[in-house]
Amino acid sequence: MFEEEKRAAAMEAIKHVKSGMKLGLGTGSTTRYFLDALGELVKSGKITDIIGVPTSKKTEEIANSYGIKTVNNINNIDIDFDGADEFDPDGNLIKGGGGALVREKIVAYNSKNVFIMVDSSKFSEKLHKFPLPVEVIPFMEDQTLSHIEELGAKCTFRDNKKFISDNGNYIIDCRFDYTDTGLEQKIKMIPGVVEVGIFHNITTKIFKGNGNTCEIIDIKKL
Ligand SMILES: O=C[C@H](O)[C@H](O)[C@H](O)COP(=O)(O)O
Repeated sequence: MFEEEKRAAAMEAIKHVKSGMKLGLGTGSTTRYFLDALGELVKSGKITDIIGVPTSKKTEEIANSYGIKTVNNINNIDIDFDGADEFDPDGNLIKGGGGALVREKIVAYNSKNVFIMVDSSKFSEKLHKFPLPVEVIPFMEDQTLSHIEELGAKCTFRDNKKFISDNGNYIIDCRFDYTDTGLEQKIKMIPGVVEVGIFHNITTKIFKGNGNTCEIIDIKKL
């Protein structure tokens, strides 16, 4: 059922892509539906002159396999298309379940619009269900983890440190029983932390699958 919803969300979101646009290309299984559909549009010549900024090596590979041009340093991205692990009624997100949070956050921050595609299971009144991913430098990493735990979390290295991000770093999954507005800043203040998977106040629209249809939730005025 959730696969159908992911696909429905991606199929609705892709209607906003026009020839000549610069696109942020997210990471994950929902974005995969978007990338496959975009690839078909590009291959058939219905959409031309697209430039994509991929948020992971995996996404770059997929995009390039369809002949979509990708770059990693560009101004004025028109729309960033990405998924999320959890979203709240204000469009705040938890991301990084696939370990791509650093590049995803940079791309979202540098995009005029951020369109988030999700299935209905990702909704939460208050962000707390999905363990918060935090990317840390592989140096004094056990100490970095302890400092995050001092903020009230139970933390584990993803796959016992076997998971290495595209940036060569570890991901720590943090179970907090609270989220407050300052949590992102408090974690980011810890030396060794590269990025936190809380995406606050960055979403333009949410495309939420509902069975085989899609609900569009406007978060910010365009
Ligand atoms: O690091 C990965 C990303 O934040 C994904 O966008 C997120 O994990 C959602 O992925 P999926 O669409 O597979 O649920």
